[in-house]
Amino acid sequence: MRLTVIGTGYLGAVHAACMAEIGHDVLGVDTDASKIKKLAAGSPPFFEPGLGEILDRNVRSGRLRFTTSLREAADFGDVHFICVGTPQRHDSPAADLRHVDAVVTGLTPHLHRRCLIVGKSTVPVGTTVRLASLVDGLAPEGGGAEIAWNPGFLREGFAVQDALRPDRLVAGVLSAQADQTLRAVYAPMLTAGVPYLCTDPATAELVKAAANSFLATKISFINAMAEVCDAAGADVATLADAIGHDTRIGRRCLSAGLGFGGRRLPKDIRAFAARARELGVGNAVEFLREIDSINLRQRRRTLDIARELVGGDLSGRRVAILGVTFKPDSDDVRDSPALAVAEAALLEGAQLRIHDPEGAENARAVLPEPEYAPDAATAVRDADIVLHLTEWAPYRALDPAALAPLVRTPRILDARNALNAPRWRAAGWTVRTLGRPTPGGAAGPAASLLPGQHPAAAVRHPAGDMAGGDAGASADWTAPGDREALRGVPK
Ligand SMILES: NC(=O)C1=CN([C@@H]2O[C@H](COP(=O)(O)OP(=O)(O)OC[C@H]3O[C@@H](n4cnc5c(N)ncnc54)[C@H](O)[C@@H]3O)[C@@H](O)[C@H]2O)C=CC1
Ligand SMILES: O=C(O)[C@H]1O[C@H](OP(=O)(O)OP(=O)(O)OC[C@H]2O[C@@H](n3ccc(=O)[nH]c3=O)[C@H](O)[C@@H]2O)[C@H](O)[C@@H](O)[C@@H]1O
Repeated sequence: MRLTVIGTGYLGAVHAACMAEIGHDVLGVDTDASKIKKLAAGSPPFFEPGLGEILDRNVRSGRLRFTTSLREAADFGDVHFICVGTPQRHDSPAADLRHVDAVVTGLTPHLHRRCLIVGKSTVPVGTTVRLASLVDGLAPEGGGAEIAWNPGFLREGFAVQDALRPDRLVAGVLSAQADQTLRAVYAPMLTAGVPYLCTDPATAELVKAAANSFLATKISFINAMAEVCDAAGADVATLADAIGHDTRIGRRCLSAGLGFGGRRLPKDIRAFAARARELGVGNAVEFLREIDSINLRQRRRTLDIARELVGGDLSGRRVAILGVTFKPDSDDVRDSPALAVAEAALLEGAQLRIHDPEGAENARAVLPEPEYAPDAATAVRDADIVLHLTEWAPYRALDPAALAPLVRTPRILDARNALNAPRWRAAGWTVRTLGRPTPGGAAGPAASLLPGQHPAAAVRHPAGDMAGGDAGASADWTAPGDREALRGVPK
């Protein structure tokens, strides 16, 4: 089949390459000419394991091409996938749909034969039906398109495997013909047994919002348990293992720590809540505010513990940071909790040296002030404290005995609860975590508190916006820009 993929960012580049991989002729389209140039040369514009090979293979076979022209896309494709970004609006927590709308208004007048437009971006419920009437108004005589929604469920770091072997495919269609077309697009996956759920567009749009809300809820739930564990001297990792053995609960997305970031879960739960309010059912998902609030609180807890570990003041302290991406196996630093903590420490006067296996370049573009080290050993040299903020596998392989002589004081805060703490302690390090007891009682009850601080104070934000303040019931969910989002950790 002849497919176009419009918007070749993380989702679109992977989708385009994987559609070519399963045998379609694919044309990728983006307004960013430099991205298109890289992709056309078979090279991914971002780090994603496995993407380089399938991109290169399919570009060389001629099945995958790229352009910046929507007119060319209209001439080429029978099915057009929309994969452009739907970020949080700057003036509200709702989704900004201007890129989706720009694609539809730019493409439709060129559609001289009837085709199918399939949205994959994450959008508020009701978008498909709204766009269908936009298309009807812009379609040329005898041409135009039907619209369907088929949300993407990729995870960064596993995007290729998620695209080629998804847990499920969800098709929100307005006609049986659109259903048939989508079944043909995904035929090899259906043959391989991937569940395919055909439904109406509203349900398909809501599936995506519900899935990300559930994942965010699970992560914030375990982080709330971590706070309780800290206060009670209990161990959140064992707690997660124990409840995770219950197959109704499951262990995945129960890793307590610095919380969720990236450009999806945070903006998706805010956009979902905003849409629910528009629909008059805001109360039904009011709990998502608390999910967001718990999540942002982990950034502050991390900074509080770091400050406490160096004696109450980060100013002038040498802080080594291991990991700044929002998760391992990604170079994405957009709304990264790790980068938020880094910037907050910088604002408190800490001297930062940062290492990340893949994200340093992107981090430097947002936060140029710190030093960026070529390896972990250089990053920790002379450090007063090491903050382990993103759980890359190479950090778990570090030899704590070899690192101990390099630092000024062997102290590490493992904000992802991913290191082998007993091994680090045996090598002379003071190790702190989020939600796990410290032998000898240094942590124990209320471990994350500053000296003399009442427990309630540690879980309360000062008044402020979404990025840095109280996201409780009365606060408005504002939309932080990149730089503002980094200031998500109030002192
Ligand atoms: N990144 C991921 O793994 C997943 C993302 N999603 C959703 O997919 C959507 C896209 O996300 P990402 O790929 O992460 O965003 P992104 O920001 O990496 O990529 C979006 C791309 O769209 C391009 N674009 C913007 N306006 C355009 C236009 N008018 N015409 C052509 N191209 C245009 C941009 O230049 C950019 O390359 C979002 O709604 C996101 O929530 C859904 C599942 C997984
Ligand atoms: O809508 C999207 O675009 C995607 O959003 C997430 O994918 P992604 O953001 O790539 O990453 P996740 O693996 O879900 O991690 C999100 C954040 O949660 C954090 N996390 C994850 C799991 C966990 O146990 N604890 C935890 O803090 C990660 O560090 C990361 O910051 C979803 O997992 C995908 O299914 C979805 O398609």
